[in-house]
Amino acid sequence: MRIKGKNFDGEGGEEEEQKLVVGYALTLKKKKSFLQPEFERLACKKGILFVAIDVNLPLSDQGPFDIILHKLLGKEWGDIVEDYRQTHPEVIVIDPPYAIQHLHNRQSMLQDVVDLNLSDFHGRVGVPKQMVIVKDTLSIPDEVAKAGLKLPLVAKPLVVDGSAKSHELFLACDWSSLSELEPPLVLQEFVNHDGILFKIYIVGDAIKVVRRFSLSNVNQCQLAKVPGIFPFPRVSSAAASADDADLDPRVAELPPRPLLERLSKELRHRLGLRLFNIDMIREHGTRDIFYVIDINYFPGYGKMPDYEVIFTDFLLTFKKKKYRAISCED
Ligand SMILES: Nc1ncnc2c1ncn2[C@@H]1O[C@H](COP(=O)(O)OP(=O)(O)OP(=O)(O)O)[C@@H](O)[C@H]1O
Ligand SMILES: O=P(O)(O)O[C@H]1[C@H](OP(=O)(O)O)[C@@H](OP(=O)(O)O)[C@@H](O)[C@@H](O)[C@@H]1OP(=O)(O)O
Ligand SMILES: [Mg+2]
Ligand SMILES: [Mg+2]
Repeated sequence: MRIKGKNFDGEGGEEEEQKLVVGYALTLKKKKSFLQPEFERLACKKGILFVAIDVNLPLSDQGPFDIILHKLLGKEWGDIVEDYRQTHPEVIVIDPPYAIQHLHNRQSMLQDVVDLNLSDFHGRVGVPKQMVIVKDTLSIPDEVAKAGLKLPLVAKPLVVDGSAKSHELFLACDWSSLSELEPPLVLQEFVNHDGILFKIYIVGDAIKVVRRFSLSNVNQCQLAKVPGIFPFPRVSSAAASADDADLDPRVAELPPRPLLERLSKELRHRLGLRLFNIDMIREHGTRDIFYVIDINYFPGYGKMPDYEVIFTDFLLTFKKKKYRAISCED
């Protein structure tokens, strides 16, 4: 690449220290949590240079880049990246906007898990029963009863657009309160999971799992006593780490590694994405029945243990591929 260390004159002179130039388009919040100084230092030592993309300037006038990382909102940005992908096939754009878009809807984000039908491979992975409500709040209780969903239900905004509102969730404990909810939304059966959630981070081929505290089990008796809908703030955020907690080993036990490898490999291919995480829970009273409840694009990797090394290695795989391609052409 072009932003250099030393030059190679092609005639036995000094070998150029090729830099891998990674352009990034991230919100300020994301930049701060992702591009931490230690990560940037390690990456730099390994020949990776991060360059901020100016979204107010044409993308083609910037760079040149070897890789582009991006997570910004809006169709306009998606179109710019898609257009760039078409016109700059030599640049590795991580990831395609249309594939990211698939995760912006809480119904489509789980469809590949359903299609995968992972039912007998070191355990079973499904998604909770759910339905989409687009409009007409008064008929929600009837529609939900007709669909055969059981209380309690988790109500989630249908669209995940990065706004705080798209993370405002409610636990609905009786039928009549359902009409107070604001569509479009997804109603998902609440699955008792002993208050522990597994966050499975994917970075290309690498997988890292952490435990987070989550909502406690709800029994029928509690349900009868507390009708209504209850907002719950971001229960399984990084502050809710349960990795060092003293847990019942049956609850703490991570999902089997072969199952996670199969699931993440399949999802990487089906979703066409390399950077995402999966929220998974184990059904109370079982050892190997799991549910995927959420998938997030380019999550908060800064909170993933060893993310600096994992991400650096991930980016370097593209450097190797690039050189392989060049030497094949020769
Ligand atoms: N079906 C469910 N059964 C049990 N608990 C659930 C269910 N759905 C969500 N939860 C709980 O609510 C939390 C938030 O739900 P979810 O992950 O779908 O929301 P989100 O706003 O997309 O979260 P994130 O911050 O990970 O993007 C989960 O981490 C889990 O603790
Ligand atoms: O804010 P954090 O660093 O925690 O990252 C969160 C990220 O917000 P950001 O993209 O603004 O960083 C969220 O993205 P949006 O849905 O809001 O787009 C979503 O991916 C969460 O799941 C991430 O939390 P995690 O799952 O990793 O705990
Ligand atoms: Mg989640
Ligand atoms: Mg989410």
